[in-house]
Amino acid sequence: MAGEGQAIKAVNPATGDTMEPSFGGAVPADVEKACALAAEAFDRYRETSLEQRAAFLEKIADNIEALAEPLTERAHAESGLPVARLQGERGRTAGQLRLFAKTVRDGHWLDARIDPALPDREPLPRPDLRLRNIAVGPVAIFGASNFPLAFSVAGGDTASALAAGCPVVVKAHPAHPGTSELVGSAIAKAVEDAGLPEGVFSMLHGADHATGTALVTNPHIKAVGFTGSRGGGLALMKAAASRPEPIPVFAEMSSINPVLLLPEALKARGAEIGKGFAGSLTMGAGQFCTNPGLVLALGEEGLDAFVSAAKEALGESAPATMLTPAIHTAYDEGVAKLEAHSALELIGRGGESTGPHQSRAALFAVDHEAFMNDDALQAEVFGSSSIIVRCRTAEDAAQVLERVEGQLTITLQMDEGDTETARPLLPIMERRAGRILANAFPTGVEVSHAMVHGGPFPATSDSRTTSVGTLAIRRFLRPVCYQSISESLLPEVLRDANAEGVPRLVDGDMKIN
Ligand SMILES: NC(=O)c1ccc[n+]([C@@H]2O[C@H](COP(=O)([O-])OP(=O)(O)OC[C@H]3O[C@@H](n4cnc5c(N)ncnc54)[C@H](O)[C@@H]3O)[C@@H](O)[C@H]2O)c1
Ligand SMILES: O=CCCC(=O)C(=O)O
Repeated sequence: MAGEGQAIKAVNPATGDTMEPSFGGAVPADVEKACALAAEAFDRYRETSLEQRAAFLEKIADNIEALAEPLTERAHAESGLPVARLQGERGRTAGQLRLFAKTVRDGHWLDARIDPALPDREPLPRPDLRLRNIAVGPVAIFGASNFPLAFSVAGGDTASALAAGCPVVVKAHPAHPGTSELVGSAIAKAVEDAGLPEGVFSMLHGADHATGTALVTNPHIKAVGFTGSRGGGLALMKAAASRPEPIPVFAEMSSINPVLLLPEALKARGAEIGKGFAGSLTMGAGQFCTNPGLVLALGEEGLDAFVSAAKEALGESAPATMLTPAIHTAYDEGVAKLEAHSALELIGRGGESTGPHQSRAALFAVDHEAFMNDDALQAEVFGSSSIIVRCRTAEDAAQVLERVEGQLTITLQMDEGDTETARPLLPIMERRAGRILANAFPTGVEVSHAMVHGGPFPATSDSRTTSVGTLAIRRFLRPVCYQSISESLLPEVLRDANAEGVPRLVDGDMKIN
């Protein structure tokens, strides 16, 4: 249906041109209808068999892949991201849907447990106790601007919520309405083909914040998934907490992803690391939540080689179109503040902009003391901007790690001889980040079982979770205990027969049957 609210048109950031067609924004009645349909669909959808739900997720993946190049071409026009990147992202989006299909079929996520009755136990008999996870209810999801496929309408939040058995109502990102419409139609077709209630999936357009706020505060909504700005995430958290029935907001917001250059690695490989760092910093115009916005250099030997290599690589880097005019403006303003900071030394810039909304990479350096004296220097500048902090000792680096806020990632560039330098830093890194890397760069999140794309606030709103990887399903589940419930009333997965062969913890022993 066409929304009757404020019309939205995409802007091609590479040209500044407004794109056709316009998309009707949602009005409050549309939000209520989508949420009511989701609530109506909930009990039926959450009780789909493991096979039915897995097949549904796979059908979504097939439908998205069938959109082929028209999808990546529209996403390219709306985001300015290269077509090759978007082709890879389309594959990643389909792949994570299929990974969740496998996860659903495996059944481990149900965490099925049985403590058989002990009627003769003294002094008190134990009743029959059984537990399974069930879906929390309809979930509101906010598509992210910087991954118009893998973190948007059919992104990891949608995939994990649908895998958990939750209907979803997606608030499309206003930066890529056409891309959202194409993917939303692919999901809606999969719902129809699977014979599921239409309320399993809805999508709403909304240019302003009213639609998102109405969605989060709708009583049918029981959880929220969000990737975007710290301000946006905090606002939605506040709205969700102020409801008569508060609900969780799983927001991925802000991270500067420190990279530590340990002494032996810096000495042996400074230039090589500097070049690799510059590549990570400028990837996707720096618009990755895992962008390395802070470098902690331990010691001086090899630092000049790192800085020279990074400066040279940045100087050769082409200007890159940013996702939206607002994101580009925020980046330029952030870099201008750093350039004006008296304690910062400008090391190098990327190639000159040649078109609208193009950003130039920027690399700065600062002494440890000056960094410690001004928390403004750890504010995220979303884009290809980073600060090298000169640390004389590992203790200086430890002080910085203790000072920075929660992070998605912290990376060690280290050689064998750096092991004892790294050891005392690990506990701090564990407390500060969701993912710790060695001798790699943080951009390039693997969609897998052992991935954590999360971390302490403000990286995310709940450090116990992840938005990428199969663990993400847990955000949208809650446990229910069945005590002394008769076999015929129990859910299939907890009946003695265990028809779907779900792994179960029986009296403390894992039984795979
Ligand atoms: N952490 C990340 O991965 C990540 C990704 C993209 C953007 N960002 C940050 O966000 C900034 C803006 O980019 P963006 O437009 O993608 O993010 P955004 O937070 O402005 O918007 C994301 C979505 O949330 C909605 N929204 C935002 N604030 C809201 C509010 N107060 N109430 C209701 N709905 C609200 C928007 O309409 C949009 O649909 C970037 O400059 C960057 O700093 C971070
Ligand atoms: O931008 C947020 C996610 C980053 C990511 O998925 C990647 O680095 O691959």
